Amino acid sequence: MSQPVFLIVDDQKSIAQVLKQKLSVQSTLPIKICHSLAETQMLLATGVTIEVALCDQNLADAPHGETIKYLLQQHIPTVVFSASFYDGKDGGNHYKKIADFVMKDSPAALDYAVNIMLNLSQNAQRQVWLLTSNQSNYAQKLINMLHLQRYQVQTFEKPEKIQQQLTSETPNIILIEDATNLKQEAVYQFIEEVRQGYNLNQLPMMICESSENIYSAIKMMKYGVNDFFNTSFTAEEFYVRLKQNIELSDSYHAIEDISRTDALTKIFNRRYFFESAEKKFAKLQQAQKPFFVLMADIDHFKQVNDTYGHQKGDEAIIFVAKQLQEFFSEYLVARFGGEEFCVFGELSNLDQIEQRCEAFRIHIETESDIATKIQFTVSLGLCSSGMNIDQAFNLADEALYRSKNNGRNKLSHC
Ligand SMILES: Nc1nc2c(ncn2[C@@H]2O[C@H](COP(=O)(O)OP(=O)(O)OP(=O)(O)O)[C@@H](O)[C@H]2O)c(=O)[nH]1
Repeated sequence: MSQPVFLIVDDQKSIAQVLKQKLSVQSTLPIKICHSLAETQMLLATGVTIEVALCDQNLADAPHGETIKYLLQQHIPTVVFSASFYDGKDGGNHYKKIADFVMKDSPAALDYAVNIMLNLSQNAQRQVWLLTSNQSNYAQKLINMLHLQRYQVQTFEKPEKIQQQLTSETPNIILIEDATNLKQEAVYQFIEEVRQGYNLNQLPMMICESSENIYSAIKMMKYGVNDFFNTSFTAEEFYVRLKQNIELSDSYHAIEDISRTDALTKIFNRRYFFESAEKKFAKLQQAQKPFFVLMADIDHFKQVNDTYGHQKGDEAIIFVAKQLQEFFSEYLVARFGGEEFCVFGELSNLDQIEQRCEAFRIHIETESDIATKIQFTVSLGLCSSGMNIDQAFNLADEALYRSKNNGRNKLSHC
């Protein structure tokens, strides 16, 4: 299938060009421009898939929003870009199907329009979980509105069902539609339980309350709901709040990713390793399951840097990180800094892990030359005992230094 494209329909050529330029800075998808209804029809006749269209309301050959109507008939997510409020006076109910509306009233509107297009494009990958105990008309209206903005929607009748699904996946936001029809205590308990696993930024929640029940909404917010919306909200008001809550959470996740990732190799860093390994270690101990810690260190790395330069040294580090991730893909792999790495995980079979460590050591010895044009080796230290993660890590480190002292390019056990 060919790549979808963004479509900009505007008879003001300069505006269309500025929009295209701004959009191209932030997206790799192709962008098509049309200046009339006829051009739009010709483009669509080629069979191209439109990701999102931004369409001026009035064009020379379509003075009453006919282009918008045409795009909507083709089921294309369409944002209306107009100097006057789009009221759908051209007859028909199709205006209810527009994904969003942007007022063409200032230079800032161009940035906002681009932001809306990108957001609609991303929404196709965003999950909204809706807790609704009855299939009310409002719940259905909400689902339709979410679909118009391309969100993936899953509905749940009971809080327990959401809890259950949270063990395997996390949505971008949870909407609680009719708390009044659910037992209040159950809703409070649900919010509290969600907040034990996720903070306000990690998983936002919004609650729907009628204007008369505003105090209930505020109480829910005290319990850990981020925001509320009510049945009297316009679609635009609801979309803006939803978008802001999701974007805030996205930014938080992006910062969280940066803070746990090693900049050179893009694998986890030391800080995240200990944070995560401690939790995993506690779970394994509780279940009385064995574990292992593997330390890996490139041999004579100073010499590698001195002989081939720092950049080649970096390539060697990246190569080892990638290979470790491949050989130990089901475990926690991190760079500790410099040329030192660590792996942690559940030990299902000691022989198998030893064999894998050996295979990894031999792979670096034989493949490093081919991949990086310099030949180097690694020393390894393996440990499967210790009262806590720090002790296990120290024991693995001691084993690693035995490998170093015994001639390097070896695996030692604690
Ligand atoms: N290229 C590169 N070098 C780094 C980086 N971080 C640390 N180093 C270098 O890694 C080298 C580590 O050297 P040493 O700790 O003496 O160890 P070694 O030369 O590998 O010797 P053994 O571990 O005993 O085999 C130092 O020269 C550091 O400057 C990095 O991110 N990139």
